[in-house]
Amino acid sequence: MRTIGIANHKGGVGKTTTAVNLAAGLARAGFRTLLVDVDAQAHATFWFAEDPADIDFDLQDVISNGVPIEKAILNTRIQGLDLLPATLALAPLETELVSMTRREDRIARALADVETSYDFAVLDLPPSLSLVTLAALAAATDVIAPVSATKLAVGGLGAFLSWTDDFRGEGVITAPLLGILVTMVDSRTRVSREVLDALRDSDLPLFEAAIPRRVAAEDQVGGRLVVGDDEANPDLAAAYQAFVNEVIARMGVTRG
Ligand SMILES: Nc1ncnc2c1ncn2[C@@H]1O[C@H](COP(=O)(O)OP(=O)(O)OP(=O)(O)O)[C@@H](O)[C@H]1O
Repeated sequence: MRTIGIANHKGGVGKTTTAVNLAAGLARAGFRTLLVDVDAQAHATFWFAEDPADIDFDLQDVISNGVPIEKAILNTRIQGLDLLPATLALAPLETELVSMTRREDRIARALADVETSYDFAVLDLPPSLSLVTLAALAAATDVIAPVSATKLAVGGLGAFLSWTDDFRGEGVITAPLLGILVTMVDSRTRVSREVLDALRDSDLPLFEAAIPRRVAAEDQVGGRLVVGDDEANPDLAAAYQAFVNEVIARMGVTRG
């Protein structure tokens, strides 16, 4: 199983939208995929759960309460895509991790129990440089950082990359940065064009695909998926599909 962490400590840059679309795109390409909601805001979970109040177990139950991971995993409406959900009760996980031994390994150890059941796990991370984020990145084999096409978001990207590099130096994170995905690009605005040009001129491993800003995507939590089933937003769907194809190519995996 390859485990992709979708991470950036900046909030609202499109982590969840990217995680959900990547996971759905990988499943639609024939890969058995597990979407893991590591964010206590539970937005990725809301995308799929009919009624999140009905969720019995979440990631915290698996890590802190000894619930077997298989009991917490839910099927989704997309064939080949399962979900390890978050609920709002996930929030205390951060403080619980503090007192746990081998805390950085906790998410990796939980996922190890299902590593033969899936080709990919896609982890939607919280917008923080926290122990939960670190444990999720320690579980990852690859990291993708979405960044929205704004000067503030790009300015914060360096801090996130150097934070992960520090933990790579200590051997806690082993996953390389697979790529950076620029999201919410509005090519009519100068700032979007300048940000995109500057990133493309840099040494950063940018994905060629860039995700356009679309009003229809602005309230997608719990809404329709973009990859494969959003006829109202064909360019958004095409951009996410191009991104999924690039991820598959960069990882050198064959379609399931
Ligand atoms: N391409 C897009 N165009 C316009 N709005 C978008 C686009 N992608 C995501 N959004 C919206 O922007 C908001 C933030 O997106 P998302 O939740 O994916 O970001 P996030 O980085 O996961 O946020 P958080 O840091 O809160 O976890 C959401 O309301 C989402 O619907």
